[in-house]
Order: sequence, then C-alpha cells, then structure tokens
Amino acid sequence: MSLIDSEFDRHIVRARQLFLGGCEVPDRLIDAVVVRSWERSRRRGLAASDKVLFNHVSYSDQRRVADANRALIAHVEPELQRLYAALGQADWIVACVNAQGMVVRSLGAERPTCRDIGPALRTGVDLSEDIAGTTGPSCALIEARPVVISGPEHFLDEARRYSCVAVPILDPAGAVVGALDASRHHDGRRSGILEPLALAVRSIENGMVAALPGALRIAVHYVPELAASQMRGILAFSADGELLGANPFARQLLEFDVGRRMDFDSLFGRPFAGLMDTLRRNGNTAVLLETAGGVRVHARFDVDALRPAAGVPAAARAAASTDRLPSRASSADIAQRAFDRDVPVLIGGETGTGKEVLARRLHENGPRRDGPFIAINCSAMPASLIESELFGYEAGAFTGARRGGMVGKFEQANGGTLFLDEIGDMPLELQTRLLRVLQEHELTRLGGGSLVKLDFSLICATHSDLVAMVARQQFRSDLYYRINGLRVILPPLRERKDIDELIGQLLTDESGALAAPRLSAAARSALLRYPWPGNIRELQQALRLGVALAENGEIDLPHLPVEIGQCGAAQVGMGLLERAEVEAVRAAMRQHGGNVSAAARSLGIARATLYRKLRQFDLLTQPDGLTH
Ligand SMILES: Nc1ncnc2c1ncn2[C@@H]1O[C@H](COP(=O)(O)OP(=O)(O)OP(=O)(O)O)[C@@H](O)[C@H]1O
Repeated sequence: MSLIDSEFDRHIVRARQLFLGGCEVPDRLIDAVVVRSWERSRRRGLAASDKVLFNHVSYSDQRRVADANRALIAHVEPELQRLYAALGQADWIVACVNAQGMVVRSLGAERPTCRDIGPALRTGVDLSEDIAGTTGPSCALIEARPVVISGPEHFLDEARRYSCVAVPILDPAGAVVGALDASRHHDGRRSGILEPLALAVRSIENGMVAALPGALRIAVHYVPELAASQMRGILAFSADGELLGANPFARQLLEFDVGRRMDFDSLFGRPFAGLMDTLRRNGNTAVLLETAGGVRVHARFDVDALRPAAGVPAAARAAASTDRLPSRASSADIAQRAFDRDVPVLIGGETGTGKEVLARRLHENGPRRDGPFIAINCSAMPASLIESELFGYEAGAFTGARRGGMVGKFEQANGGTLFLDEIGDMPLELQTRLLRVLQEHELTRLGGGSLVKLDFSLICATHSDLVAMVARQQFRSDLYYRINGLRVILPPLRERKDIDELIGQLLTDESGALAAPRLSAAARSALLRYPWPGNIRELQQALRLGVALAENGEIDLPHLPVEIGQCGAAQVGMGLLERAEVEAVRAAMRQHGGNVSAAARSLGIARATLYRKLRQFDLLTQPDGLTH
C-alpha cells in the first residue's frame, strides 16, 4: 500500500514488484542501499505484513533502555533538543538509536499531530534490521553513512507511512555507536533535514572526542582558518603522544584506519612534545604538519569549546574544558586570538548582551585596528537597499543612482573590519553573493566596472539560531560554515555571575566626572532579582535613570524603572510564594523523571526558565532535580 502516488512512489512500487518476483531491480528505479537491505530483510525471514513497530513498550522497559544507554544519551541530548526546537512546527520526530538499532531517546513522538506514527519511535522500540527490516536508522548503522528511506522504501508495510533520514554517529575510535534519525509522515515533500542532522551529529562526535579523559586535543584542517571551525578535524592525544581518538573528519583527512593503534610521532614523523612547545610559544598559531602519506594539514590546539553544551555530564565537561590549554583563557581572549589570525568570528546572544561592544573591542585590538570599523545592521535595511549598500554601484547603474556612483560597505571596510549585525536577516539571494565575496576576496560593483580586491576582517552577529535557520533552509549552510570560524555566545544578563561588578562599572560610567551614587539594599536586591529581558542595554538604561533621580547620593527603589522597582517590592511576603514555587518545580521534575523539557511543558514555562529556576532553587544537583 502506498499512501501517496508520486512518480517516486510508483518507481519504488515497481521496484518492489520486481524484487518480490525474484527479478533483478534496475538501479534507476531505486537506491542500491535499499535493495541490499530488502534482500537482507528477506533472508532474515521477515514478511512485509509483520507487525512489530507499534507494539506497546512498558514504562519500566523504557526506563531500562534509558538507563542502559545513559552515556550515549548524555552526549546526544543537547543536540537532539536543539534540533527539535529548530524544526519547530514542522512535525518531525527526532530520535537517537544505539548501535543495536534500539530507540534510546526521542522527541516529538507524543505530539497529537504525530499520534499515528509516534509510537514506532518511542524509547524502547527496536528499529534494527533484524526486527524492523529496512528503516533509516537500520540502514545508516549498517552502511555507516547517512541514509534517506521514504515511504514504500521501508520493508514493513506498517512503516510505509514514514519518511526518515538517519545519520550514523561514530565514536572517537571510529566505531558506529548509534544514529540520529528524523522521521515524519511520508508526503512526498523534499525534506532538507539531512544537513542539519549531519551538523548535529558532527557536534555530538566532536563532543565525544572532547570528553576523552586525559586528552590533549589538536584541531586540524588543510585550510588554516578552518582549523578553528565546526568543520575541523579533531585528534585527541595522551600527554606522551598516543592517539586516544579522533572525529570522523580527522580520520578522512589524514586517511588512517579505524581501530589501528597510532601515535603522533609515527603519524607525522616528528615528536609530539615539539609540537606542543611550538604551539605554546607562538600563541596557538597553526603549525603545518605532513603525514607519511603526504597529506598536509594545519594544526592548533582545539579551543572551540568556549561554552560546554548544557546537559553534558560534569565529568564529560571537565574533560572537554580548556583547562589543559597553555593558559586558562576567557572566551573574549580566545576570540581575540582567533580574530588576530583572520578567523571569522560569529557572535551569538540575545539582544543587548554586548555583541557590538565585543566586535568593536576585537577590532580595536585586532590586526587591522588602524583601518575603519564598518558596521551594518542587516535587519535595519530594506532588502532592496542592502545590495547596493554592500556592493556599491557604478555611475548610472540604475535609475536614481547617485551621479558619481557609490562605494559600498565592503569597499569601505577595506583594510579594516566589517561587522555584519543580524546576519540571519540577510535575504537568501544576497547570502549567495556574500559567500562569493568572502571566498574570492573581490567584488564587482553593481552596474559592472573593474574587480575590486578586498582585504578586511569579518565579524558577524546574530540573535537568531542560525543552525535552525539552516534547517529551515532560510540560511545557506556553506555561508554558515564560512562565517562561523569561531563562535562566541554572550550569555544573557540573568545567567551572568558578575552582575554586581557590571552594576558597579556602569554606575561609574553613567556618573561621568561625579562620584557614583550608592545603591540602597532594596534597590540592589531588585536589580539582582530582575530577569533583564533587555540585558546590559536595559541595565544601562535603568542605572542611567537611577543616577539621574538619586537623592542624597543613593539610588532607591522609586528611582528605578517601575517594573524593576516592582520586582523589589514583590519580595515582601515572597517567602511563602517562593516555597510554593520550589515545591511545584520539585514535583514536576519528580513526575517527569528529571526530564527538564517535559517538566517545563507541564508547568507551562519555557525550558530555559525552568533551568533558571532549578539553578535559583539549587535543585540541579538534588535527586529531585535533574537526574541525567
Ligand atoms: N561589557 C559592557 N560594559 C558596559 N556596557 C556594555 C557592555 N556590553 C554592552 N554594553 C552596553 O549595552 C548596550 C548594548 O550593547 P550592544 O549594542 O553591543 O548589544 P548587542 O548584543 O549588539 O544588541 P543588539 O542585538 O540589540 O544589536 C550598549 O549601550 C552598550 O554600550
């Protein structure tokens, strides 16, 4: 039975008739991966009419599977959550299977709109080829590469209402330890999910290498600036140079076999200690290495893990931290070092967190500090104007053009820094042109003219989730890689531990030559409790008002904006309310077995808010709090 009747489906159905009739299936009808899997499924004695996917899995079985696969889930969870959030309303179910094809975690299976297919992707469902025949995850595990299985390509009739895309996850030893899968109703639409899924898997694999205990990590790439990008190869060595693990890209790049014991000296024909010394001495500037097989790569300490992903266990986080680097550096220091070496920096963070302030600081301390700092806010400009603003135009290029033509922002930034703010708002067709400029370092103005050579440092900023936009095909993935040499995420003010110091600094700034006023205890407490949706910008404005209204050298509650003042006033009699809130949070976490997303849903609050409350009430480490 096929649910839709596209040409694709007709080909598959024809292929299936040939297959069942014992005839050879021509390649043009169907992917050879699928036919191989059909053949194996048949040899295993499966029948298309078997019913296995929708059998009930008991709660205790689900828990058992989740417990037995804790380590894998811990690595996968943050990316799975991110991916699921990014896919938003698109009705995808995202899941992780272990090496045996068992679903160990899934998100979205319980959605009302997925009620008919969801049960087959719940924790504890066995999607291995032995049991379920041809499925995305089973093929990805066996073929060790990304696989798309749509509708009638599935072996079992009951699986044909799905389309699924699966990407295998390789551990630092190169073994397949599971796969990420995204499934939805089979409706013949092109999915566009493969790229975001592969990105998520890359991130998981990199996290696994970063979590190897006792490892010194080296990032490699054949393009020096990409040795700091998401696309980098990562090699983990013990202190005496034994290779402990690598991500798949490093394996491909350096062409070494899975499972072979290896050390740095035999891989690159030079001592490991020497490389360490050189990198430390020259501030982590990439060093050119060559393998015995003649592959040349640029290597540096792997320092991209600026902010460990939430949800990765503490032990993994400790191993992944940059403690083992030559010196403990702040994210701003690392960003500066990368920027100084022409690595494009991508700054993320909510509005008002200081993205432009950081960009200016990078420029002022950077290699082109004597040149201009040109900032463009891509969201503030109508799409029709961005092109001419960026690229400039020749005289008479179009009606209404200035008589002498115009030098675009790219050219203006020559010799300096170009800061593209809200890069996520750049229209797609301009993304293509931007990519070309960044790759070729030259441009032609609108209306023709000669090629202009470009030389500038690049910083981009966004408050959008670009990975999510790549998933929705609103942002080009190749441009994302290009601008994301190093990603710095500025935390929202409510998560910062140094609010007190910031308040002090801003009070001094806002007071100018005068002595900064004091804060009353109530005002200070209100400032510390307020959630700051507008971040530093809002804090700055609140303090500006406070400084202006202060009486007798003191800022009190009435001198602050009303909503902040209320936050302080509300504390009176707060004890009871707060206790009730703690109990509600504790109960929800208990009821959902420590699953933060489920608990947040049941409380009707955002996940980030629940995390904040868990931290605020110190429940993160308690048994009733986060249990995984
Ligand atoms: N570290 C800081 N110290 C003092 N003031 C700061 C700091 N960071 C940011 N600010 C102030 O906060 C305000 C917002 O900063 P900025 O414009 O850099 O934020 P943004 O993240 O780029 O915001 P948006 O996304 O809305 O463009 C500015 O007025 C800036 O002066």
